[in-house]
Amino acid sequence: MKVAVLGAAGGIGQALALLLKTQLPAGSKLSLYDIAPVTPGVAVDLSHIPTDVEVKGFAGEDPTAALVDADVVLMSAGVARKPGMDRSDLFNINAGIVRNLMEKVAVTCPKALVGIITNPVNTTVAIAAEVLKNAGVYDKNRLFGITTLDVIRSETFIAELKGLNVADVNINVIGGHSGVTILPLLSQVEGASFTDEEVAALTKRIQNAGTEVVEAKAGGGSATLSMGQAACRFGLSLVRGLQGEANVVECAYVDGGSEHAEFFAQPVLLGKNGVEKVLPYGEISAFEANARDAMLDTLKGDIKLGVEFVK
Ligand SMILES: NC(=O)c1ccc[n+]([C@@H]2O[C@H](COP(=O)([O-])OP(=O)(O)OC[C@H]3O[C@@H](n4cnc5c(N)ncnc54)[C@H](O)[C@@H]3O)[C@@H](O)[C@H]2O)c1
Ligand SMILES: O=C(O)C[C@H](O)C(=O)O
Repeated sequence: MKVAVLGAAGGIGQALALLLKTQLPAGSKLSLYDIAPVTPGVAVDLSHIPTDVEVKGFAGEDPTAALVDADVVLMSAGVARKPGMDRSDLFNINAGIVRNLMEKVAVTCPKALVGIITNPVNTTVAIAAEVLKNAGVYDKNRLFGITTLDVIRSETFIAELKGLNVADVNINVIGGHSGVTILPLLSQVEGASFTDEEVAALTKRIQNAGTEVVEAKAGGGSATLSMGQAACRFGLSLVRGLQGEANVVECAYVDGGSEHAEFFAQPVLLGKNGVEKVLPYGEISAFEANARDAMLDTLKGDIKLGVEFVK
């Protein structure tokens, strides 16, 4: 199993690479790429950790060498927010980065499962899909926007609020990955009940959690360590699915035939070909149905921006 991380010298990339080096199955290969010249050094550093995962690092303008034979590609290349910015403010720089990297993916490892971390995810995933379509290699089951950070934040905040063991908390987060498009389905959480006030406040906190980190870092970037953990969880789930493990389910932003939008985050069953099955997100409350319907114009606008960028 070979996993490539694009943007591997960055805040997320280095945390993710460390977690993958220590958690990928024995015999895996980890391939690190970034335009930053330090990247081969990051790989040498990681290679001293005694696990049976081979690490190689590549720097420069061309990611091809890192992508050869990749089964999974996790992309965090691009710029991050500073206080006062919205994720959509990253579009001008990150759209081109994602397009250029996806062009290389399309040629070098078109069968790889690709997880996009680079913001604005609602739009960059649509860009990635268009690039793959133009190259004639698009398979909607192999492309994912990684929204796992919204899931792990929800798990953490719910456990804190309700005094639960966080390991017992499970939740679906649907929609997309910015502001009102992030919708945690609190009504479905087993073992916890919430007042209307708690639902409103917790939903808002989860939607604004990225900004909470951006402001706390005061100009030093956005979430990197929690995102490294989230991307590792998702990347390992992709690997477990590829290896034939049963019942591997994660929420992700996919082209899954949703009635709501061309791309929509919801639970998916992962398998040897990526998305094995898009799962229904189940019954939701009136509050959640309103929030879902209210997000759709924003979400569809974000997707359109990505499609038009490539066309
Ligand atoms: N999906 C999510 O939930 C989520 C969470 C946190 C951050 N993000 C996003 O992830 C991205 C990365 O965040 P970060 O904190 O790691 O930023 P960072 O600045 O620390 O790292 C980004 C890395 O990308 C590299 N890079 C830039 N252009 C590149 C290119 N063309 N090819 C290869 N590498 C390139 C940079 O050299 C840098 O090392 C941002 O867009 C951020 O908004 C997404
Ligand atoms: O908020 C950001 O800009 C980064 C990321 O999308 C997050 O949710 O933390």
